[in-house]
Amino acid sequence: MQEVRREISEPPLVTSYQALLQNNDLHSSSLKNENLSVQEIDLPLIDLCNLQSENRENSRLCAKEIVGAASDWGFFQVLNHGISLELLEKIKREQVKLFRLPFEKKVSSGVLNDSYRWGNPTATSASQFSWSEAFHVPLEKISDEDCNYGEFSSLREIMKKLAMAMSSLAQTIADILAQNLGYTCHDFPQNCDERTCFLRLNRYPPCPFSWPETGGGASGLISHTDSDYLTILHQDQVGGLQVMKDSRWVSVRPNRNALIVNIGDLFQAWSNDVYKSVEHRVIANAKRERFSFAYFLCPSYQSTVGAYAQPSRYRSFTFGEFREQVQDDVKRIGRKVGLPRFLMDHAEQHIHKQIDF
Ligand SMILES: O=C(O)CCC(=O)C(=O)O
Ligand SMILES: [Fe+2]
Repeated sequence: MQEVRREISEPPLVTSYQALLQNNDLHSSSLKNENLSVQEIDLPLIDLCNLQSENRENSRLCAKEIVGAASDWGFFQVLNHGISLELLEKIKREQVKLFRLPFEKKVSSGVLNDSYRWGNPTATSASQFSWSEAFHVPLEKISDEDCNYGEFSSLREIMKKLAMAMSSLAQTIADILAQNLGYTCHDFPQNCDERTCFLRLNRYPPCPFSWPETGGGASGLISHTDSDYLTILHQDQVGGLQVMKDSRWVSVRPNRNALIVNIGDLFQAWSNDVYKSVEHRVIANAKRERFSFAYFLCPSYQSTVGAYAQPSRYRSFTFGEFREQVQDDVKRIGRKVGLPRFLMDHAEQHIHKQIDF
């Protein structure tokens, strides 16, 4: 009788996580009880239909809400965002099918431009491990003939539509935030196009190392800020996204009709800290798998991220330099430092230290 070989779609998260647990830190931050008292909240909810309103006052108030939420929270939700519920449901269905592919195929068949990632290859401790898998696709690859969709040809059309709608939404919001700071050109942010922006499809498998009764366990995605201008995110109804607000974690209640917008590091630097790029993370769920997808508004690696006005709090840097510094920090100290590395004061202190020495 022929042997039936069950093809497994799950990445080997269990073995990797167990190996890291043996290494060290049962008491590290991701495993402590800090989730116990996390409150569930609704992010500020902004109805974008007012932007098109013939009443100028309505659209001014809507812009004001966006500016307020980007400054206070760095995170908000938008309604009437221009992406139909039908399209959101379609992408979810395709996403589920895609992640059901055998793991070997996801890793090595070149599917979706070889964009599959899982866990965290550079993690040296359990607290640095993300219990998730993702496809991370630059926009220009979506329609590229060479991008292999395997049996998922319908996904290409859906991703194209999604990318177009997300790009236009991101541009509208970036425009409003830039104009609020007195920036009158419509060329912000510069050097962002389909070669530099990308879509990420995320899946968070159920996690046996999640203990909701004590609040401890693995992270679906470890705490981070986004290294971009801004991100537009869609999460399903499972929940698990947490955001840092006033030095506390709060849990974001899912809203089926809304998309989440968050400010990234580059917008914080450009705005001289007016808009906030805040820490966020995803808590792993013991029983239910979770799906999300996100659009990242990024410039080319060569482009300079200056501030909109002087004096700037940050020294000017290229996006490539920023990325390199992040990767270097993750390798050397196990975590992203991000913007503080580029503070003017930081650079000056560094120079003084060298002179003192
Ligand atoms: O899945 C989520 O809710 C968050 C995803 C996220 O933060 C990211 O991809 O940067
Ligand atoms: Fe993020």
